[in-house]
Amino acid sequence: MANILGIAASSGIAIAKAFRLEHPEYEISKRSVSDADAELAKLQAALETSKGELEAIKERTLQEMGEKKAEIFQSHLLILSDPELIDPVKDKITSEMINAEYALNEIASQFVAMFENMKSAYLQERAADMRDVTKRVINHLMGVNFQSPAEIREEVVIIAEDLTPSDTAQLDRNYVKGFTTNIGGRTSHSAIMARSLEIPAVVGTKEVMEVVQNGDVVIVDGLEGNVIVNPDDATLADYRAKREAYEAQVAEWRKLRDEATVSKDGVHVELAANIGTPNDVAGVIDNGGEAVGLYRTEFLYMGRDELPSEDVQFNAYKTVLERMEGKPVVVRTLDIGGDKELPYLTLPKEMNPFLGFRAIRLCLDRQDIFRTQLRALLRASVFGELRIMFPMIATLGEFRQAKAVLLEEKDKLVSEGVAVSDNIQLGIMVEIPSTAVLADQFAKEVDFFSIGTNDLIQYTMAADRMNERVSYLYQPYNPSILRLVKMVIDAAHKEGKWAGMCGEMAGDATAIPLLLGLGLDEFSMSASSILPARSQIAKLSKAEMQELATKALDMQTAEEVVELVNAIQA
Ligand SMILES: C=C(OP(=O)(O)O)C(=O)O
Ligand SMILES: [Mg+2]
Repeated sequence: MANILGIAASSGIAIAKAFRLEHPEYEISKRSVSDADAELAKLQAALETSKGELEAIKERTLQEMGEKKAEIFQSHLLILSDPELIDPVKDKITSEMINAEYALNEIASQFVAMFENMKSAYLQERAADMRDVTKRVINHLMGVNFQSPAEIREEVVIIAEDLTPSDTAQLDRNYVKGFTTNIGGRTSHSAIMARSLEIPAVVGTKEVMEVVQNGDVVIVDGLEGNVIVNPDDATLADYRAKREAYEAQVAEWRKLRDEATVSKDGVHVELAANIGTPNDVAGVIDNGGEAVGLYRTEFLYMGRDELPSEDVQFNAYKTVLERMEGKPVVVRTLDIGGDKELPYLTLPKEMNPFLGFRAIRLCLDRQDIFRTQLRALLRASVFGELRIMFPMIATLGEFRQAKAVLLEEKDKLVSEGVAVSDNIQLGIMVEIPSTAVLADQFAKEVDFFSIGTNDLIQYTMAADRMNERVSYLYQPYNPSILRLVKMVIDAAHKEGKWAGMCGEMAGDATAIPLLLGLGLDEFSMSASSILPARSQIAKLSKAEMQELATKALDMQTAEEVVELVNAIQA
């Protein structure tokens, strides 16, 4: 039995067999063969097996994720049947009397290089498809076992170095009971996705990939941040009991589903949810969310091989607004960059991607992309209570420019006779310190603020939110952060505007008493955190929390603040 410590990233307890998700690296060497026909037969068999697998993945993707995502696998199937690829491979095997995997790799590499040198992003993306699909065939030729997360068909806990947001998007919670990774932090996007899928997760363990083998029994304790490998019977029994107790607690919270969120002294605050796709709305309603406080639209741009069209976007936004039945929906415009890359948007590599060309900076430069999104949003606005929010605003100039583009698109639509709502609130994320500091000036021009603490903390403390080696500096309770939060809330209230928070801090049980005391109006969090937060707030008096917050602002360290909060919650 081994016990590995990590960062608790998504609540709950999972117990299942380990499944190592790895992308095998190997050398493909050239070998002479004496029987070319046998080599051709091997190639044919590997092609057929790969096609069978891709057909199955395509079918399942179609059922569960829709036509657009399934098209990716259709294009993979076309590559495998393309004589322009397969015929030269066969020729090479017979004319040079060499092994199939080497021949395939050589020819495919030529295509990859050719596609990569093309100007069009679409053709460059074909290079990635070609690489993916030939890797599958080569794996079969070399007898290497490899599965993509979408193919898992038994109950497992995934063990990985890291999971990209698109890996996470393929996880099926019927089979994937939990996951644990070597790297990442609580606010890395794989952790955020795990919470929206309600899959227990422990990240940043530094060593699960070194310790855990396929088939080991693994407990992922997403409550405490522990991973236990091959537990003895007593530990297994303990954790089964702990899982049951947690499930009973969840059942207790569920009774608050249709209640309003009111503090002990009668003050109402709004508990909203963060979502990544229209499918997440079911979880918001199921967990009694009063609004969507952050719709991260970048997931709409991922997992496909070109930009989503205006109509694809319109349908997604309309679906979310309709499913929320008139409750507010804050949609954030594209926040790509940092750890969220789009393979078809080929941008130069940067030394410091979190400080680079991303989010609103990219949108103001690539206005074609931005305007398409804004038009889709404006068209959808009549189907519910839409609020639009710009990410990563650093200056008033950026906000004004983005707002002007929005108003231009609105005017165009209106003159085309398209119905657009007249009361769309327009707000910004406050996630860059310069904006928090000038919040009094922004408050005169925006309708609302939503504080993005995931980034605000990393930029204030200069500590990368993805890097577990500096995670000790990632301090939501540091008085410096609390003071910035206070500045933003006070500035909003002075102008009669509302202030929310959509960073992970909003759903954190230690932060909630402080945020209530600081006067936060809206708390937006993973749907699974809403009911525990509602239960907690019902036990707190806002007046008392104001006193607590005032004391916390004068503390010197994050540890002192935590002690202060723990004392009242004990
Ligand atoms: C909510 C935020 O945005 P994201 O996590 O998507 O960067 C944030 O920065 O707090
Ligand atoms: Mg952010």
